[in-house]
Amino acid sequence: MLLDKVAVVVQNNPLLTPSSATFFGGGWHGIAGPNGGGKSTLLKAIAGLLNHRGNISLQWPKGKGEVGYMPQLSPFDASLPITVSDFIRLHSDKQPVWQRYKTDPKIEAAIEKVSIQALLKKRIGTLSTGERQRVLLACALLNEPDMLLLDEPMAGVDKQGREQIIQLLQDFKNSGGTLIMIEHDWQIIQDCCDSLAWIDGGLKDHNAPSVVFEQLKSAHLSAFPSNVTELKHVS
Ligand SMILES: Nc1ncnc2c1ncn2[C@@H]1O[C@H](COP(=O)(O)OP(=O)(O)OP(=O)(O)O)[C@@H](O)[C@H]1O
Repeated sequence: MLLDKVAVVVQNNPLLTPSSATFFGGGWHGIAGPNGGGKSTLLKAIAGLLNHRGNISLQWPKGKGEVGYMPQLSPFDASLPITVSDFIRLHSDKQPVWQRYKTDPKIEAAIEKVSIQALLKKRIGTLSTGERQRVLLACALLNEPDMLLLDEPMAGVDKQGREQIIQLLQDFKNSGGTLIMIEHDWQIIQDCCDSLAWIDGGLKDHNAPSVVFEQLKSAHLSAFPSNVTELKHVS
């Protein structure tokens, strides 16, 4: 994926200054930066949910060009009369929600991948944070995407849940998928990501995570995590 001077302006407000970068296919790419820096804005622009200036081009040597998007976690109204099963089917453009008596192998596969079989009859608004994250991830996986755009997929998820999601995303990568993931946890970035884009009003750095880390450290940026003293080399 090539970003060529991609910028987002909303009502004359520059949310993202012109940013250019290349994200190679089959890679796991992290996006990090301070709160309000424009990370979600960039991801939404890539997903086609926000108008942008400049060009975003995607090349798909093998796949169908499907993109799955997992938005940032937001609470659902507890009184919403929608079950997890309905919610997932609403996200499938292949099958109308009223056809619930028919099984769709793609929906079944996504549900199984994130292990939410036990949640299907629960109301979406009653789920815990970690459960909601897994449901949103199932929706992103529905159309068997070649690329996943993930806005903090591990936020609010406990250690065991994180390990499950990381394994799932690792499997997605191993099968040839490309990941673009907003993440605040340096340990996860260090362990998982091939590259890291640092967004602070625009793209300020795009490099191996350890290189970005060292540059941030030497620049004494306020967003630098004081509890982290070193990054091991990414294998
Ligand atoms: N539709 C919009 N209209 C106006 N301003 C917006 C809009 N969407 C986002 N913003 C503003 O743009 C800035 C960047 O927001 P964005 O959500 O992209 O940041 P972020 O880096 O993802 O932050 P966080 O880490 O807190 O999630 C923020 O100041 C936000 O208030």
